[in-house]
Amino acid sequence: NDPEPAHLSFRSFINALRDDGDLADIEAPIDPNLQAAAITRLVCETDDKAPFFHNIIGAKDGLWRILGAPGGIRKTPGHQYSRLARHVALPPTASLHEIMDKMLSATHIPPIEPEILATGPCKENSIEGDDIDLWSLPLPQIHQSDGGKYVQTFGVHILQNLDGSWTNWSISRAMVSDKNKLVSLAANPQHIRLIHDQWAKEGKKEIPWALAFGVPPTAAMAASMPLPEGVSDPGYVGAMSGEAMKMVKCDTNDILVPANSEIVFEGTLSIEETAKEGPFGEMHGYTFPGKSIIGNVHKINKITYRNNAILPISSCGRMTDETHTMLGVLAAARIRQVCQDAGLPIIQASCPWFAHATWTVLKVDTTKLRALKTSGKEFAKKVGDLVFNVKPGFAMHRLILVGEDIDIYNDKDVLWAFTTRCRPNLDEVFFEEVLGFRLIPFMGHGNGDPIKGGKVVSDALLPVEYTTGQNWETCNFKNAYPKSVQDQVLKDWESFGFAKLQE
Ligand SMILES: CC1=C(C(=O)O)[C@@H]2CC(C)(C)c3c(C)c(C)cc4c3N2[C@@]12C(=O)NC(=O)N=C2N4C[C@H](O)[C@H](O)[C@H](O)COP(=O)(O)O
Ligand SMILES: [K+]
Repeated sequence: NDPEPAHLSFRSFINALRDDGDLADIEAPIDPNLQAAAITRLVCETDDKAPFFHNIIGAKDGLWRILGAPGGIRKTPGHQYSRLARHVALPPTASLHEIMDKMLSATHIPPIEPEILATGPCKENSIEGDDIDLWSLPLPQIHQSDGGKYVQTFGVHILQNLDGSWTNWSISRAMVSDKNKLVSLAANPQHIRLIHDQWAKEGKKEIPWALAFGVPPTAAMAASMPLPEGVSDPGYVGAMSGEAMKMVKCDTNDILVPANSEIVFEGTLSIEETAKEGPFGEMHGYTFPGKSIIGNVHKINKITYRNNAILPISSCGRMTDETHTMLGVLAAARIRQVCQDAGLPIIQASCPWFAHATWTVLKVDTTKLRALKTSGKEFAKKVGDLVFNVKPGFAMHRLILVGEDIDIYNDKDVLWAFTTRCRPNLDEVFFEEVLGFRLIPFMGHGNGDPIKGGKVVSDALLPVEYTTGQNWETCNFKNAYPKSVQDQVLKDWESFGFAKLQE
């Protein structure tokens, strides 16, 4: 057991899940080839407990046990987001808005730089140089049609810009391409791509790199969030959690990794060496078998790891997994921040699971909106021009604007507003000149340019919300009857034979 709390230690996090009744300890022997990921996939599709595989077939010398669905959601009412809440030291009853607020909380405060320790648990064991043979490890096969063994679906890539003034953490998939090599996907505008190109421009051949698995959960959340360029994740997380991240230096380069990481791959990201990457079962729920692209090669010079190390995996695909609950939610959080920093009257943002992180719903403060004396067309264009031209917006292809009466974390509310208040075309502003996200099938496998356009701001605010405010009465139980009638109905409800109402 680690001394650190759950948000600062992966092992404490797992113990916290067990205490929450949100962990399935599986002692039966489980095959890393498909079986572990298939169990994890069904967990994601049924919102069940995080699976912790203690007995992975082929594991040896402490490599490895596997934890699935680290960022999944639960069906337990009032605790749906407790696994995410545990990542950021919030109570298990925290709402998505509170979790997003916490992740944004260090936006305008100074970083707390990491503390560098001489050693740490991640240094308990090591494999070096020619002894590294990834093929001998119990590599997970996440989906049957993946182009390779995606050992990397929840580790954190760590890279620095040229002068070391910026340390970037990010999650990007990577599959094994050789006994000591991985190949990853990180396309424009991701920071791995940006840093790679910076070093390439200076004529460098390789970039010091580390990939840390089983890092402090708050670090995994920051790695999944599009922080502004130049904002170092370690310092941001330090400011967020109010204390310096405990780091250790890699043995074979100067990259710092969290001291209690479960497993660390130390090495270099090649500037020139590329390899076939993919296909992979991706965040939108599709695999296109046989369709690989070109990825960057990472060479591993040393592996260090804890006793009885644990490999986290994300078995991503159709809702709901970490590519929706973290990638989507945290991009939406940053979109809200960007809008607020630009002075737009946006008070909340959400990323509904059914939209597979391609939609962001923005709740507007319509009192402030009316003070702008603007029109829907003009406001929608303003929001789109901002969001679709900043990095947090790159994966989103529809923004929906709604008023205060909509609970944007409730799918029925979102769809009711969208289907009844947004007139197709007239109330929508389309963007065909902005960066598009190739991974969405209607882009990469669609009719138009795979990386340009295809975006829209759908204004689901009625014109009256821009001028004098809501002029309708919502026709539902809570709004179409006097309080006295509602109270009488609720008082009699179960005695009339109806089922107990959920709160
Ligand atoms: C799009 C991605 C994936 C996919 O769909 O296959 C793949 C799946 C996995 C590994 C499960 C996955 C998980 C579990 C999480 C939580 C996030 C991602 C991914 N993978 C991808 C990837 O392979 N390539 C990519 O460019 N971005 C990915 N992100 C999103 C990034 O982490 C996010 O955009 C960060 O903001 C990036 O950091 P900065 O550059 O902003 O500093
Ligand atoms: K990041």
